[in-house]
Amino acid sequence: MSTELLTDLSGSRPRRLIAVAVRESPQLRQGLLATGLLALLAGAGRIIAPLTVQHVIDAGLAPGTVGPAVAVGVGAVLLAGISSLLLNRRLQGKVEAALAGLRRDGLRRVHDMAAATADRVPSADLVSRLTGDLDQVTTFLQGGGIQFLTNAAQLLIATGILLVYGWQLAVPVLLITAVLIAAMTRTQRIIARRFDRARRDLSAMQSAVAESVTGGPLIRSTGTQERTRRKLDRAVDRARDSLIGTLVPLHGNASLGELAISTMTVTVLLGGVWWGGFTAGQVVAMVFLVTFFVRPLQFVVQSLGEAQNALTGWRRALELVSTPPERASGGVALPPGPISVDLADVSARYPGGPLVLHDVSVRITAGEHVAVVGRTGSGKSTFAKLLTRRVTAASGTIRLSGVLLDSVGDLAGRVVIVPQDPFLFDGTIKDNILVGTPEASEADAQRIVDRLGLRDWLATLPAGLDTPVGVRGQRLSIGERQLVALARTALADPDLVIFDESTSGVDQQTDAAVQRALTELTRGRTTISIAHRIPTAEAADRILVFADGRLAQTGPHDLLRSEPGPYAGLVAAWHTTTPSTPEPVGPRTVDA
Ligand SMILES: Nc1ncnc2c1ncn2[C@@H]1O[C@H](COP(=O)(O)OP(=O)(O)OP(=O)(O)O)[C@@H](O)[C@H]1O
Repeated sequence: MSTELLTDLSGSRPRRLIAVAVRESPQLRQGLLATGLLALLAGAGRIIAPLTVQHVIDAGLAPGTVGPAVAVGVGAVLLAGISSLLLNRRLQGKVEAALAGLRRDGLRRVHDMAAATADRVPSADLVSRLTGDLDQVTTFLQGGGIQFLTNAAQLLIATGILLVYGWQLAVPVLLITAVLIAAMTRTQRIIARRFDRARRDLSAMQSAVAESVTGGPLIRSTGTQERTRRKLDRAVDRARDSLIGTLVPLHGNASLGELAISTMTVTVLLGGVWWGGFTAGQVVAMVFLVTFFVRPLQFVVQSLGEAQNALTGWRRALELVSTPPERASGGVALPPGPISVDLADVSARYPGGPLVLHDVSVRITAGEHVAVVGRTGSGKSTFAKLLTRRVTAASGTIRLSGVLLDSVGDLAGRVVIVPQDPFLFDGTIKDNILVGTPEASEADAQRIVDRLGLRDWLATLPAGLDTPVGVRGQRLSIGERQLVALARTALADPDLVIFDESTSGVDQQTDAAVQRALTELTRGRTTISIAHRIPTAEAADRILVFADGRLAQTGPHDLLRSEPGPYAGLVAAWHTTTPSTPEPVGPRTVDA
């Protein structure tokens, strides 16, 4: 699925992951020395206490030793507390800053993503990489994970002191630790794989939920609630099973840890007595030290699950952020003015599928208005997607204004597609017209509306340009959303417009407004209309007729309608389905 399209770090060694994390979030590297020092102080401060206890016991609790020992102990505990506080604040700040940076960069990467990739990665997967997955890191940190470093430092210091104090007791403790770490590393790999699958299944479940919520009206109208529910149930069950699947190795690891820790404590106690040569103070100090050694180990064991979950979340965000952008910055700039389009023997396919376009050769001159027609599935949209790089040619060459499409830099602002059902942001009509041209003013929006002949349509709305469009433009009809998109496009003033005519029912008045606006929009720029109605095709300078993925005919309407070929058939079908009105009505389309 998406992992083939985004950078895949799932099998990476921790060192590579750390390198990628530090590269994408350079703030993690800043002040490492100070962080390490604070961690050592926090770890050392706690360990001084048992040494003072040993000193006092071995001095026979002499009055002169208790006071200073207590003072040293209290000072050490205070030092540990303050260092730990500073360290936690520092780490939390840095990690949260890194996460915020990842969210920002990730969103930018989504916007820069190759159009073909963006079409294939489920949007819910991208959303979860930037929200839920990264939230796992915060949840882990807030749940105590931030103390990981303090614990690691404490483990290190405790090991050193144990060795100096009594190597005879330290050696079995370290041996048990080595066995524990070896066993844990093995189960850890299993845990990592299972968490990875769990997060993927969770993201697939989110996609399924999002699809059934947005497709709610269709599901209700077709009465397919039961089937949709079954599909959703399967996604929910899979996510649940994956999550449960992580619990078995996690519990196994936790039990292993507990067993090892108890064995260590008993070994030190019995070993201290059996070995001899240790003072009472030393045995007490050793038991304390083992506790200080064991506690961080316990912490690591207990937080392994959350740590792995957080790491997987972090890794998934890093995969998105480290996916290379569409093309290296730069690239050839298209010459100014209307764009000519040249296709020479172009064939195309979707990933893993058969060829859907075969040897298409056509030249569209700068400023020409061309309509693309054909039955459903004949390849019209694929032809348009080739020009916007949402599909790459399997063979042949495509040139825009003489420049190979592959070497053209940014197409933004020069090549614009007006889709069948344009996306509108939740705001007013004016906001949506201005969205692609931040420097434009309300007067500019008004001027464009007038130029496209939309004044009468705006007058029918409650607040004209200030009419709210609702979430995704739901308060407007599809035809009206296309009118807003046409105005937005006209204001952005691109040099090649690809207009995908709506196949949905558009009332006569709105349809007439769309046709008028389109005619205005074509002036001075190259336009390619994917036409689903004969009158739209008729209005173009030239028509490209696609049949079974091949360019079957080209020419103006009057010529094509009278020559044998698929176009005459499309015209006849159109007149049969629209007997009384020359203007299109309802949902009938030439390719339906
Ligand atoms: N994303 C995709 N993945 C795989 N195959 C696809 C994809 N999109 C389209 N196709 C296939 O490519 C062929 C051409 O489809 P295309 O969408 O270009 O036709 P069209 O003429 O635009 O049809 P319509 O008028 O219904 O939109 C069809 O066989 C279609 O099934």
